[in-house]
Amino acid sequence: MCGTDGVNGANGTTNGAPKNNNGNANFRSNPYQPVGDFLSNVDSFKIIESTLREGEQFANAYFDTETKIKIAKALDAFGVDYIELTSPAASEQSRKDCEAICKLGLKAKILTHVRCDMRDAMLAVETGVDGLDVVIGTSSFLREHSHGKSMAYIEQTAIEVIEYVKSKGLEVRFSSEDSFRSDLVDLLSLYRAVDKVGVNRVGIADTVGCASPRQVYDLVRTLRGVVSCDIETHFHNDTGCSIANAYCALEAGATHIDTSVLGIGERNGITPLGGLLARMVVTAPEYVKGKYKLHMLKEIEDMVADAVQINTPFNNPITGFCAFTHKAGIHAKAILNNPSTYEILNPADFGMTRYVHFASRLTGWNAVKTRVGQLGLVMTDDQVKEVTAKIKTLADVRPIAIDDADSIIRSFHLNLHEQPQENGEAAPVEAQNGEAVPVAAEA
Ligand SMILES: CC(=O)SCCNC(=O)CCNC(=O)[C@H](O)C(C)(C)COP(=O)(O)OP(=O)(O)OC[C@H]1O[C@@H](n2cnc3c(N)ncnc32)[C@H](O)[C@@H]1OP(=O)(O)O
Ligand SMILES: O=C(O)CCC(=O)C(=O)O
Ligand SMILES: [Zn+2]
Repeated sequence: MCGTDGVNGANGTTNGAPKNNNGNANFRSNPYQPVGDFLSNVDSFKIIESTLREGEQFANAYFDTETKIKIAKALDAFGVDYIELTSPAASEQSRKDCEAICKLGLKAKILTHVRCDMRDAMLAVETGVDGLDVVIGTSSFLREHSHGKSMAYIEQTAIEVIEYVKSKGLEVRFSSEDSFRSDLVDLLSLYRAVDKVGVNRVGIADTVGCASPRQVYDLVRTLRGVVSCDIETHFHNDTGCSIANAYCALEAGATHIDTSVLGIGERNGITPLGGLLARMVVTAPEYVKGKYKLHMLKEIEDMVADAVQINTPFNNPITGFCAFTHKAGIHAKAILNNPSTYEILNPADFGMTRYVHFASRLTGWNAVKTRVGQLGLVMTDDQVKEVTAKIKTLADVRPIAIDDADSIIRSFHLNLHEQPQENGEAAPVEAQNGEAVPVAAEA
């Protein structure tokens, strides 16, 4: 499969490059390497999974304690590095849930997301979390219409909060909300100040989903030259760029990406966990497959979809119902010969199944031949072509189901004046490369 041949896998970030204080290799080991490569963290990124914070801001979300615990355990087993929780300042139950999740003893570090405010920080450090994600809006929109604070006030409070959290031995990240509509000079001088006092990460947030991949690349790359700490990024999906933006951020030197399961969050949400990993497994297959239990993705998405009462979208990467279904005859033939012809992801990597559709007027005799074989019938190629024409004739009149196409095949076979060789059971057949190719389930 193509997915096993990384395109950008060999960048300069993992080959013994010098590391910063958080252990990330962001510094150039070979001065003659191309610039893009030495900055890139596409094969060494960390995920800050925010279903239990940003995801709780999704319009439909209500997570009771039991559900939060179930989701946290599943994400931990999946292999995410961090789980971000709603602020304990939000409500008494939010505070208790934070404490409960901290007591689970998960491998993932537990963070809570708080305003850049000493009272919120004090409440948060008492919950038992491993770290705080501190945030404050820096765009003029938010400074004017949300909290009303000046840049000078923000910097001073940020430093106080960071120093306080560090004095408690916890990890701390400082992030500017609405980074892409903030003044660049203001932003960089703020980040430089918090880097100086030892913040573990700075965060860039595309809070309104306005940024394009190129803008993301430029800002992260500029920031990479200003701070030595890790860089976290957070992308809303209002204009459909959340995965592309996350990818560009990693190429430009970001170290951490915020995700949520199915992308749930404020409005239409943020970078989805599954979608990001679909992108990254193509780029860095060894890293992604070695680190994450990709087979758990569907189970986790189903769990969250159920909790917030939505369906997984049909076009969801990896787990959408037709993500590995091939319909048109030209595609089907090539897929049967070699799945890499029309697949960049291998469904088997995610415990998913590939389907080849044959019950439509777009089918071709190669797909029908496969089905004939699955039904345990024997026909010559000319006979298969004949029965394919019959399937197309009916499919020109109305949508047909698998049963319709099967009936046409079976009755055609019976009429061949040959001894029927049906064995009754439909079974996957082998594509030329040895992979099983079941037929399509109905939509
Ligand atoms: C982009 C994001 O997603 S950021 C994360 C968003 N998360 C949340 O909002 C968590 C859930 N929120 C809540 O439960 C509540 O909004 C609370 C508890 C945080 C605050 O509730 P309230 O005190 O009733 O204020 P309200 O929600 O009406 O307004 C927000 C307040 O936070 C202040 N504020 C907003 N952002 C920040 C910030 N980053 N740092 C400090 N203060 C801030 C505002 O000035 C306002 O306070 P004010 O009314 O005293 O001026
Ligand atoms: O804390 C952050 O970096 C992001 C906060 C957030 O959810 C946003 O700005 O959209
Ligand atoms: Zn957000």
